[in-house]
Amino acid sequence: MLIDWDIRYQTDDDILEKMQAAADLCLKCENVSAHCAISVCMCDDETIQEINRQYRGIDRSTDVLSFPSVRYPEGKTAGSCPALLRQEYDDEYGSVFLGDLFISVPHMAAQAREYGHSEMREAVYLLVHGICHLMGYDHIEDDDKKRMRAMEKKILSAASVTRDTDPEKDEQLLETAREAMKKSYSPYSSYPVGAALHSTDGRIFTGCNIENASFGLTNCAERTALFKAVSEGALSFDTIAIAATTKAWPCGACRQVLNEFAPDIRILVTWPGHVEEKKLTELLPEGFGPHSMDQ
Ligand SMILES: O=c1ccn([C@H]2C[C@H](O)[C@@H](CO)O2)c(=O)[nH]1
Ligand SMILES: [Zn+2]
Repeated sequence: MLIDWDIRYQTDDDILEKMQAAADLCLKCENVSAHCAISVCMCDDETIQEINRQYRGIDRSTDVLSFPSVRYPEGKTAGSCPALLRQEYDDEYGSVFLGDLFISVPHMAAQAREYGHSEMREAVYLLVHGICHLMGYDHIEDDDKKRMRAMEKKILSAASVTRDTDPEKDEQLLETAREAMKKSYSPYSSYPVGAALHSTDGRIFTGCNIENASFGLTNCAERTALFKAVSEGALSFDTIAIAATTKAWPCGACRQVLNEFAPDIRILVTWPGHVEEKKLTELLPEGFGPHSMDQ
């Protein structure tokens, strides 16, 4: 997504960077392949109030205002209108202009404080909300609202801003994985691995690699943890920590099995003196999953 920024109020570069990434994910999640552009004005409360008054007749400040420039047919959104988007393609711009957004930075910061989360998370949420409007979503009728919320959630989780990560909790999970590594049954490889899987209901499931004299029957630490979890009724996960003696990102089989239940999962790996983090979406791009056979 091409963003034409108008920064009228000082905004951190890392916030803007994360917003750009979230904007790209909006198109991806909506399945829009056309090159699209929007303009985003980061402004103060007075400016957004003036725009709200001028264009909507509402004389008060707000967090985000969206002005779509594409007219979608009733009940349709950008992803289901590829032909319409092609018609809207602007040769000069080299993209389809979806519309304008205004975000009040002080309003965003105040809301972040009120909700007790980061400005980054609030800024990304407001942008995603605004872009959803520019893609044809609305929240007036209950059904529309449900669809809009579901799309927002999908985008926010792809951008991994569903929750702020907590370094202390991560360290606890890593330590649990290191402990689990001690249970490893690996007489053939002598390569112990431990895993600790955090489910969204707050439970932690551990696993280790379990080898066999018939080598091919080995089960990795990650799948041990995951199968234990699923068999205990946990079906949704946000983080897995993996401990080994060298850097060990999950093998291909484990990536695929994790993708079934937690395509957005964060993966932390640790080996003596080190910790690294990646998303499963980085390790298994374009993965085949439970929804791949829809349509
Ligand atoms: O991510 C990995 C990579 C390997 N192993 C195990 C399988 C086998 O027991 C040993 C050597 O491959 O390590 C895991 O548990 N997880
Ligand atoms: Zn594996």
